[in-house]
Amino acid sequence: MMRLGVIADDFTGATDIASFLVQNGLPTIQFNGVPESHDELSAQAIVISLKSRSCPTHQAIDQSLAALQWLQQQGCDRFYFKYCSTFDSTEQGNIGPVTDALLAALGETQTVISPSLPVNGRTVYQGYLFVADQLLSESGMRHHPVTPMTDSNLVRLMTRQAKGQAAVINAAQLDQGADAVRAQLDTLKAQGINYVVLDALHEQHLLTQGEALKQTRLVTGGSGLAIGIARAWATQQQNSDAEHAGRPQGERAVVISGSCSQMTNRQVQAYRQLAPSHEVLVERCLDNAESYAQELCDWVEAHHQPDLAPLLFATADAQQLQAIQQQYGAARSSEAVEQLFAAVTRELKSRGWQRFIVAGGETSGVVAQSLGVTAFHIGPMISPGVPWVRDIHQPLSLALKSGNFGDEQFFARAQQEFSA
Ligand SMILES: Nc1ncnc2c1ncn2[C@@H]1O[C@H](COP(=O)(O)OP(=O)(O)OP(=O)(O)O)[C@@H](O)[C@H]1O
Ligand SMILES: O=C(O)[C@@H](O)C(=O)CO
Repeated sequence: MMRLGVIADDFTGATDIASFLVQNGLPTIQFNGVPESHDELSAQAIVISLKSRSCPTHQAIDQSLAALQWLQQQGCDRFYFKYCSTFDSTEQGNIGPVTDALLAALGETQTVISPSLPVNGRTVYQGYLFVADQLLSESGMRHHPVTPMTDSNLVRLMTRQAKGQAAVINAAQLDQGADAVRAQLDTLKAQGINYVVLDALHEQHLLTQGEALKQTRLVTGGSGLAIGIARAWATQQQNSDAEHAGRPQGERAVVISGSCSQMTNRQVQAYRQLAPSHEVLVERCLDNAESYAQELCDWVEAHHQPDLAPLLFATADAQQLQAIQQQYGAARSSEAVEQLFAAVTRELKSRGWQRFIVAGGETSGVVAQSLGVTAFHIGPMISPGVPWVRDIHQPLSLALKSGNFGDEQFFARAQQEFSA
């Protein structure tokens, strides 16, 4: 049996790809960081989440190579480097240098670059990356505080960051099917092309990619290519209930929102119409986080209900956030909110809470850490890229949502459509 090892450069990005793998037939386990032990694992795909998207490049390379080595020790023989569907990186990397290091470690010279995720509006055409109807470089990503994306051309981006040569297999070539794509990959390899940017405008293109790359040692991309890879593998392996091990369990649920994205603001607003909610105040977090956390846990306990769990939210709109940041400082206020949520979730766990629905990538990372969640089974998908996950060692279930993911009714649907 082939086993896929995925190296993801951030936490919710890892859950995103794991979810697509499961939904398309591959039982999957996810680890936070490179585990220290070697467990006997039955999953067909193993995902490791790193924090290597914007750290210094040499650290990203070291972490990725350590993950590769561990995955090889678990019997993985095919590998997937997962980065953001908006190719979040700087002129220096880290996508290019990590790709080069993984290729070298595997003794390979060629891989593909496939960030497309059409279901979430990311497509690639003639090697240019689009976010909905805008070029990447004209989308909000051009203002990203850490990895501003001011070029949309993936050939140029890769050529600047990595050592080798890049070329495109375009949509028209993908329309010709998997055999044609494989032949084109071989031709480009003979010409010394190391990174082949793959167009994808819709899911059929991703299925064609997956079929063409079934035997490729290393692929790289967003989570969309995982749909193709999993389908190509799952038809061979006949995995019919891959998400079973990750189905949510546990009696008491709470919703924690630490994201200030536009989508999370809408989700919080919608959910507040339905369920008890309590705003988290930054000045109280800064004042005495521990006693404030106890107070908030008491409130959650008093508002426990089985169908629509109480919501704690620090979510603020852009104007409110700006005012808070001016008053207390951006780093200080966000750190205070994160520490508060860490204390709240730790305490709720000790009081018997077992289901946590969390909004925000950083917030999710902090909550997973405070709950001591290091490895989980991936369960059913709530929205594209957001699954329920279940801790391997403790009776805890989590839904961890990237800021911009999910629809307006996400919080309610996470509970009502997936009762424990
Ligand atoms: N009211 C607030 N005032 C100041 N900082 C806040 C407030 N609410 C949340 N934060 C901080 O904002 C940050 C939000 O980051 P997080 O990654 O959780 O969400 P996101 O950026 O929307 O998600 P993603 O990374 O998945 O796109 C966290 O550090 C959080 O603590
Ligand atoms: O690929 C994506 O868009 C997400 O999984 C992600 O990485 C967001 O940070």
